[in-house]
This record gives sequence, structure tokens and C-alpha cells, in this order.
Amino acid sequence: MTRLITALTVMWRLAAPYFRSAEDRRAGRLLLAAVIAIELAIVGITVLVNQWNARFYNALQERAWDTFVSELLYFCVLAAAFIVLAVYQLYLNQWLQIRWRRWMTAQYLGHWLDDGNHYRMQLLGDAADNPDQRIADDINLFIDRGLAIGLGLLSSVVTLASFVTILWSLSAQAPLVIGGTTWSFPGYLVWAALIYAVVGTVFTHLIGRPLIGLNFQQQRYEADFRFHLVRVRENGEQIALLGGETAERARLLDRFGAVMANWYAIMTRQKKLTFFTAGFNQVSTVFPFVVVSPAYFAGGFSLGGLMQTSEAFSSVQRALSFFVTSYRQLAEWQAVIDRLAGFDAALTAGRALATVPERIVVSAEPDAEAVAAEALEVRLPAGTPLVAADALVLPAGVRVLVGGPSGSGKSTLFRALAGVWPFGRGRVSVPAGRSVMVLPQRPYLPVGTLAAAIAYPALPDAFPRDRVTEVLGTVGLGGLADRLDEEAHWGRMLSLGEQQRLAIARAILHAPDYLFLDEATASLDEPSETALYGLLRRRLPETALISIGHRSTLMPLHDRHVVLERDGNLHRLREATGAPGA
Ligand SMILES: Nc1ncnc2c1ncn2[C@@H]1O[C@H](COP(=O)(O)OP(=O)(O)OP(=O)(O)O)[C@@H](O)[C@H]1O
Repeated sequence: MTRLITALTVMWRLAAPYFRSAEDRRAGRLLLAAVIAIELAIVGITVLVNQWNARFYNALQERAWDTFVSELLYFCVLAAAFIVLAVYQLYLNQWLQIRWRRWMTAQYLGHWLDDGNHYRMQLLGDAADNPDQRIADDINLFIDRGLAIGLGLLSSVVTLASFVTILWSLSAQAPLVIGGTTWSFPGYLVWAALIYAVVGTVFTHLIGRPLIGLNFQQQRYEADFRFHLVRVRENGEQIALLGGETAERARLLDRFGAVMANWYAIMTRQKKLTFFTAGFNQVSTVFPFVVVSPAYFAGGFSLGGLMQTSEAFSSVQRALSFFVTSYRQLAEWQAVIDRLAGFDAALTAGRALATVPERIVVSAEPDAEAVAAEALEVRLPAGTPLVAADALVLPAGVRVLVGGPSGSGKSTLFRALAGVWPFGRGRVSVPAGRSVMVLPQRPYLPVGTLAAAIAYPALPDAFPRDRVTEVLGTVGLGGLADRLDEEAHWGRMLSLGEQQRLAIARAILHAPDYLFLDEATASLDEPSETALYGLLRRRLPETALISIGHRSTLMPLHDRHVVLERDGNLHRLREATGAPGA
């Protein structure tokens, strides 16, 4: 029971915001009201059809031709109304689904992407596996199944209320007579239907309960398998060069093994459940007749009455067995709710990480003249100290080379200065209104046109075309100028050196105040690297360049040289002796 209440609370927390949203609540509420109204109208038609049953079968029994014809016509009217309602119910339901889904997707994308939360969530580890599945599949399933189950439940409750009344009065008309003795008691047909359905529900629940967890796991294993397939696709070149196909196949089959093992468990459980539900459904066809037959054969009941009673009995029993028939859907839905709730929690944890008391605080200071780190200690997510930078000051236009052994924490220090690495303590102040750009060794090039890849993160047409062409020429990629509108996976097509040139072109177009280059030219030959640094110097004279690099040829291209040196259990940033470039 507490589980049910928790599930309902979580469901409400996930579903309600859409119907309260400023953007779409009117349309959402209207569509929902229409879908509910149609559902109720359909139940109304079922009640009318039930009453029609009595009249129609009586007309057949009495061979009353005129009544038969008029009842047939009446049925046609009901059927026509039912068809129109069924069509519009589906149509409006789908309309509601896509609007609701658009809203929820936008919300989740916002919470995931805003303010670097996706990256912090990733740093937190396995808190939210496969966010893509949460956003693409789970939101869809939550809405689709939620509406189906919600409307099914509503329809069952209303059907139950309507038909229990009918069945109650029919119980009085059809006394239960066995062996000449009357055994009936008020509403005995209702009680029979109730007991039958409750037995079914209890057994279904007992047999089917493990399906909730199994379905949850299944989705997870499937997503995991898909994720690893995508990894292989993305790293195809490396795998082919290393001849890693056999290892990959083994790894993928291993992942698939988990999919299969869980699937077997689902199959076994499903088999048990289907044995029960299929049997239950078969018995349901004849059970009402069995219950009413004593009254019918005792002679006090017409054929119409029998048919109406069996129909009403079936409706009550169907409504009561709603839980039995939709158990699989409910199990799946419960798993979806659990996953979305888990994703929600991970989103919140990611956001909370940005505001924990002990973290690296990066703030924009109106009076600051330089990027400055004060008592900065950068740590790993697990809390291990990595880098200490007591008093780093990077004035505008400075050119600093950051050195230090591999793994000493240079890239992590850049992440901390750029404000995406919260683990640690101390402060970083950035002059307000100054822009910062970080170029990593392997730049991110979104799939799309080349123009979009260069302009990223600005919009594809943010820079005049002739300027883009000219800048491409200056970084040595003039040959690509006439392919700016070509859509491709540029990150795979261009060599790493070309990608690095492209990233330099991006930096020149954006002209940031602070440009951090994390081995951003390491794939270029030394003369090209020197030429590109010269270009940056000429094109962005005001921009501070802070580079990480291991080559000694970088030294003369910078004014200052700082290094990370081991100091106890961490590396400390110190000014290196001997000014580079001197
Ligand atoms: N997300 C993370 N979780 C745990 N450890 C991490 C994470 N990111 C980096 N590290 C660890 O922090 C240490 C410093 O990594 P970092 O990439 O900053 O070093 P680096 O000095 O830039 O190295 P290189 O010169 O080889 O590029 C490494 O030991 C690395 O394994």
C-alpha cells in the first residue's frame, strides 16, 4: 500500500507540472478534458447497449419483427456514435501526447543541459545511466502508458458504478434457485462478480509482481547494449587499426548476454502469468452464464434478461479485473516512473553539486582586471587532492604556458578555471563581461554543415560568410571554403590536425578575452603550430592565451611559464624560472 502511495506521489510529481505550465496548460487541460469526456460518453454508450441487449434478445425470443427492426436501427445509431467517439478519442489522445511530450522533453533537456549539469552528472558517476534513453524513450512511455492506464482506470470505475447498479436490480429479478430452494441474497450477482475479480487480481499480483523489477532491468540492459554499439561505431577507426573486432564482439555479446538472461527471466514469469490470465479470461466467458443459469432454467427469466445480465456481469467483472488485464502495462509503467524519478534525482544531485558549500567558486567580478585563482585546491570527485594554485593571476592579453608531468592535473585545472569542475575549494574570479573559450586537443564538431561546425557554439550564420572563408584560408583550410554548406560528420572526416586548425578558426571568429588551449595544437607539425600561434597573436592581440603543451618549441611563443610540481600528495602551481621567449 505504501508502495502504491509512493508510486502515485511520484507519478503526480512527474505529470502535474505540464498541466500547470504557463506555456501549454490551457491546451493540455482542454485536450485532457475532451479525452475524459469522450471516455465517459463511451461508457454511457456501453450502458445503452446493455439495455438494448435485453430488448433485442426478447424481440428475437418473441419473434417480434417490428421491434427487431427498430432495435436494429437503434443499434446502428449507437454504433455510429461509438465509431465517431472512438476515432476522436484516439486522435485527441495522440494530440495531447505529443504536446505533453514536447513540453516534458524541453524541460528535461533544459535541466540536463543548463549550466553544465550534464557534465557534473557524468562526473558523479553512474547516478543516471543512459540519459538519452530517459529523454527519448521514457518520457514517451510515461505519457503513453500513463494516459492508457489513467483512462482505463477511469473507465473501469465509471463502468463499475453504472453496471453494479444494473446488476443489483437484476439480482432481485433473477433469484438464485438451486434444487427448488432460493439461495439468493441482495445483489448476489454483484458479490459473485466481485469475488471472482478479487481472486483474479490477487493471484495476478502475486504471480506478476517480479515483472516490475525485471522490466526495469530489461530497459537498462537494452540501453547499455545500444550504448556500447554506438561506442564501437564512434571508435571504428581505432578498433579497426588495433584489430579489436574480436574483443569488441566478445564484449558486445557479453552485454547482450545480460539482455538475454533477463529476457529469460521475463519469459518464465510471463509464462506463469499468461497461464493464469489466459485461463482466467477463458473462464470469464462462461462464468456469468453459469452464475445466472439457475435463475434462467428455473424459468423466471427471459432470454433478454439472461443476455443483459451476462453482459452486465462481464462488464462489472472486466472493470474489476482492470488490474489483471493491464498488469503488464502497469509493471512497465512503474519501471518507467522509477527510471524517470531516478533521472530526476540525478539531475537534482548534479545541480546541488554546483551549490555545495565546499566547492570551487567561480564568480564574475565587475572590478576584476584579471582571471585570478585564490587559495585554489582542485580535487578529484572522490575528494583526493590534485592541484593547488595559491595565487594565480592571468591579466588581459597575457600569454602563459602551463607545463608539468602527464597526469599532474593540468587539464583538470583548466576545467576548474573554466567553471565546470566543482570538486575542491577556493575561488576563481573572472572580470565581468569577459568571455572565456577552452580548446581541447580533440575539438567537438557537431554533425551538420561545416559552417555550423566552425560557428559552434554560436548559430551557423552568426558570422558573415566572407569572413568565415577568409579565416578558413588563414588557418590553412582554404580548400574547405566551398564546402561550408556540406553536411557531414566532420569530426570523423577531418584529420585531427585539420580539426585543430578548424578550432583555431572558431576561436579567431569568436575572439574571446581568454583562450585556454589544452594541447590544442599538439597534432600539428611544429612550424604549423608556430604559424598558428603567430596568427592568434596578430588576430587576437587583446586575448590572453593560456596553453598546456609539452613541446619546448611552445616556450618562445609565450611570455610566462608556470609548472605543476609535486608537493606532497598533490601538484602545486609555481612560476617557472627563466622567462620563456626571452
Ligand atoms: N572525472 C574524473 N574522475 C576521476 N579521476 C579523474 C577524472 N578526470 C581526471 N582524473 C584524474 O586526474 C588526474 C589528472 O588528469 P588531467 O587530465 O588533469 O592530467 P593532465 O596533467 O592534463 O595530463 P596529460 O598531460 O597527460 O594530459 C589523472 O590521474 C586522471 O586520471
